[in-house]
Amino acid sequence: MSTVLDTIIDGVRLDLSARQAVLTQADLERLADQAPPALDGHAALSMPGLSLIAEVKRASPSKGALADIPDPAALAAAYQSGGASVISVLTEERRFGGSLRDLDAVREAVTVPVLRKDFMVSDYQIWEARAHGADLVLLIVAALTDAELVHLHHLAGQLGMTALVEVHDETETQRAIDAGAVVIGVNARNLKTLEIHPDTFSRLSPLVPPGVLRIAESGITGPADAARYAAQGADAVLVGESLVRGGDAAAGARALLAAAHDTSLR
Ligand SMILES: O=C(O)c1ccccc1NCC(=O)[C@H](O)[C@H](O)COP(=O)(O)O
Repeated sequence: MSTVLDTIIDGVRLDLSARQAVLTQADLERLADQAPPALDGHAALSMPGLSLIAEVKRASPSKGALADIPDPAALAAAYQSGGASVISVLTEERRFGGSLRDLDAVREAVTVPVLRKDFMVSDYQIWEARAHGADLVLLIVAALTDAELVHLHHLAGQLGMTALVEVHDETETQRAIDAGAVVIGVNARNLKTLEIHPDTFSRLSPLVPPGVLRIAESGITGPADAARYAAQGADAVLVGESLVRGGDAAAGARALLAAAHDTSLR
């Protein structure tokens, strides 16, 4: 039986073929060569205390439409002014309503590193991310074979980008480590049921070797969740829905980061 992830990736592959018919990988390689060098995403997430990856997210398979976001650049700038260390931009079109245009707009608007958040299954997408100015890319272990994971991780590194390697369980965590991941995102959203399991981070985090950054992803509804993940040793939290629905994005980002220092919230 096909999973939500399979369905998303089927759509991603169709969209990818359409783009490949317009622009070849050689074209992208030339554009990537002309792009300013990637910013250091790993360093941005290595600062003392909890860091924030704030996401530009219009819609999702689990919740449908979340927010209009007519001006992704303004949203990203607000995130940065609220203290976000990295801006995540969902570029998947069919289920998340994102695009490479959003990535371009955000890249222009902020000085912090930008993560291209998509379902990466090919070299083409990694080159495309760099050509559009991304500094980090997401690699979802569940979507890749071991060989693909190692290869795409290596390619991202060759292009100066940091890979955020996303895991959901113990086996995927070991696969991420074996592939050489230096930034591991523990996603609390079960990709089969789309339910959030907030204990996933505390279960998998001890398996991540010292020196590898640990990011808590998904289902962070507000400051108390950020404080809990900070107490559990997360280096950063990745937050979409609660920020895009919250109204004042800068204040929302600031509140999440302030919570990490407030021990009464844990
Ligand atoms: O968000 C979803 O419903 C989803 C479904 C299937 C695959 C991926 C999905 N989300 C991507 C993400 O990883 C989240 O956008 C990110 O972690 C932020 O999550 P949230 O703060 O819960 O919006």
